[in-house]
Amino acid sequence: MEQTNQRIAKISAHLYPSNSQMEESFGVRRANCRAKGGAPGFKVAILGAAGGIGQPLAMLMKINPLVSVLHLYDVVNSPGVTADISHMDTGAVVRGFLGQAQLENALTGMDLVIIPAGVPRKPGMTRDDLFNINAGIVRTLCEGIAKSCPGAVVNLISNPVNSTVPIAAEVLKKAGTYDPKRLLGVTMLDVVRANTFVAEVLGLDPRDVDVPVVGGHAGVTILPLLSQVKPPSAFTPDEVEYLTNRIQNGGTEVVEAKAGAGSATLSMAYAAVKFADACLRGLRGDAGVVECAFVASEVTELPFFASKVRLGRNGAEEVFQLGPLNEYERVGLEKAKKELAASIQKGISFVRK
Ligand SMILES: NC(=O)c1ccc[n+]([C@@H]2O[C@H](COP(=O)([O-])OP(=O)(O)OC[C@H]3O[C@@H](n4cnc5c(N)ncnc54)[C@H](O)[C@@H]3O)[C@@H](O)[C@H]2O)c1
Ligand SMILES: O=C(O)C[C@H](O)C(=O)O
Repeated sequence: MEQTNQRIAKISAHLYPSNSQMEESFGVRRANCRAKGGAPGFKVAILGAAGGIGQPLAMLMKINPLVSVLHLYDVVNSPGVTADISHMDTGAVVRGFLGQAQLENALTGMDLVIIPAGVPRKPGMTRDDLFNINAGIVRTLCEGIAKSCPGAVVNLISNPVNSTVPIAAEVLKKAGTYDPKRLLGVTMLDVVRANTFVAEVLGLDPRDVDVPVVGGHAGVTILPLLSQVKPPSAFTPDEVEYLTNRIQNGGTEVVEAKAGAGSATLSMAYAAVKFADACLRGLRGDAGVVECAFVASEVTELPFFASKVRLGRNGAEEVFQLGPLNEYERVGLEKAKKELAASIQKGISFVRK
């Protein structure tokens, strides 16, 4: 039996050699290869890269021509995801990092850090029910960012975004590295959904529709401004009610359909890449890059609020006012602000206590 096992191990080592075995048997060391990955572009890290969002996000970022180096960090399974994605014949050089001990190396030198680390919802839960676990994860990761890449732009996806962004801000403030322009909560999925649902009602191609979604990223804090849809469009009161409701509950629609197997991952990865690409174009110096994000804001009396921002070399360089709202939206705004104020305060208190 022992002999048989040894034979199987020998055969399988031959058929499926590890990188080091492969290097040994062919006399080629990857570290000495000519390709060093020095192509121009940005260095991007994904924290939580082995998760439901992390994996498709990593794949899509590997395709992005603005990315020269892609660091994939997780507390589990990142070596496998890295090996897999690193075989794609696109420009970005991929490196994997596993566990807290490798966080510093994962982050050093990064221009953009995207964070989808944390637990997702199950049916019956609110995003706030994730606070107890995800708050601590976000705090640890942001401490790492403050130490290893304090100048990076951060795209924060982990829920509840309405609280995790204030947590991140407090951690970075404590470390003395907070730049409000560089910390962006990702609300792009709300815009992606709004564009899709509005296009369906209007009979348009979603690519031709632009719906500003402001406020935050949970229930009534998600406030689509249907009066500002492009192209300019009129909606019946029933359509406004249906669309607002569907956009606000898009996340729950997916959580219920997945029936315990998590929340939106594929549409989220798409939205995250759309947003990250906008951030990278901004960092490159492209003019007129505007997207919605949850950022430090003076648009309302709240310290954080989602609205359109102009992305530039320093992150969110300009935060736009909401523009004229109709009566329905004004009522929605008051409801949104009430819930948002409590979620923001909860995040701040978590770090200050
Ligand atoms: N902002 C949005 O619009 C939006 C949309 C969808 C999901 N989300 C949120 O994104 C988060 C992730 O969702 P998912 O479906 O990918 O979950 P998932 O459980 O599939 O993946 C999460 C990953 O994070 C990793 N992780 C856990 N602790 C970590 C740590 N300390 N450091 C690094 N990685 C760690 C896990 O190992 C896992 O691989 C959830 O909080 C979810 O609610 C936000
Ligand atoms: O709904 C969730 O829990 C995940 C995410 O915030 C979403 O909007 O899909």
